Amino acid sequence: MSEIENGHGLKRRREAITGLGDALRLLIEQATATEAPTEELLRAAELIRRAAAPLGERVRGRFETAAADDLLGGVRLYNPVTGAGSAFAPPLEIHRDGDGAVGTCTLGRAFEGPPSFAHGGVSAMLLDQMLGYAAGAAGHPGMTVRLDTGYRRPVPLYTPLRLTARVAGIDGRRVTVTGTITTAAEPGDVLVEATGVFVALRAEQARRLFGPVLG
Ligand SMILES: CCCCCCCCCCCCCCCC(=O)SCCNC(=O)CCNC(=O)[C@H](O)C(C)(C)COP(=O)(O)OP(=O)(O)OC[C@H]1O[C@@H](n2cnc3c(N)ncnc32)[C@H](O)[C@@H]1OP(=O)(O)O
Repeated sequence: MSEIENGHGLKRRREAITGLGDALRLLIEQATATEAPTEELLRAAELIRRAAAPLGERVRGRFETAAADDLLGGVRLYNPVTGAGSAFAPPLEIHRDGDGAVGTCTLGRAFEGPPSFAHGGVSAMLLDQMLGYAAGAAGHPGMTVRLDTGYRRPVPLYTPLRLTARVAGIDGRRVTVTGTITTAAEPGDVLVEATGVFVALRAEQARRLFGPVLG
């Protein structure tokens, strides 16, 4: 019996994945912001390589989902935007809010584009996830076929952010969703706005794209 085939084992593994994700996010923040002496950088690289080695002894292939994930239940621990286990994710926390969705996160140094502000591609990534979530929460999950972003003001690093999304229209298999990024302190002052189009897959498309994953 695998170590997570009971509820307790699964809970413990998810907590461990979150703990590892927290440690990796700290590492990325420190490694991006550091001005430590060069000798320290060389020593840290060696330590990190040594820490990574045992993790690489058992890995999953491209079409295998993580044992602690629940794909159909929406648990994706390594999602690069929301995943608690992803070193790369801020992570963005998203909740339903009325007929839309609200998200919160704070971006560190690793997400920097213009000095002291977020990279524009990072804002687009956050909004893609927000809009996709809102489409799914409204009962119309789909894949992004179009994402238009308008950058009105730069998004500050190290500042709590608030993101919103709501479905603006449904046309057959196409769902249009709009969203914004503001700071949490000034929710009326839009920094970035986005409109996305999400398309529900036909059964044949879903089989073609995800057959190897779903089995
Ligand atoms: C309790 C809460 C629960 C919450 C629960 C949810 C939680 C969970 C959250 C997950 C949130 C993930 C958010 C990230 C989502 C990605 O990041 S998805 C990854 C990025 N997107 C992609 O890789 C998609 C790539 N595109 C494709 O593979 C193909 O375009 C698709 C999607 C299979 C569609 O195939 P297609 O042959 O292009 O389109 P087709 O089926 O012929 O036509 C579909 C319709 O879309 C239209 N369309 C196609 N492209 C476009 C376009 N660019 N612009 C406008 N219309 C278009 C077509 O005109 C057509 O319209 P109609 O003629 O039917 O009116």
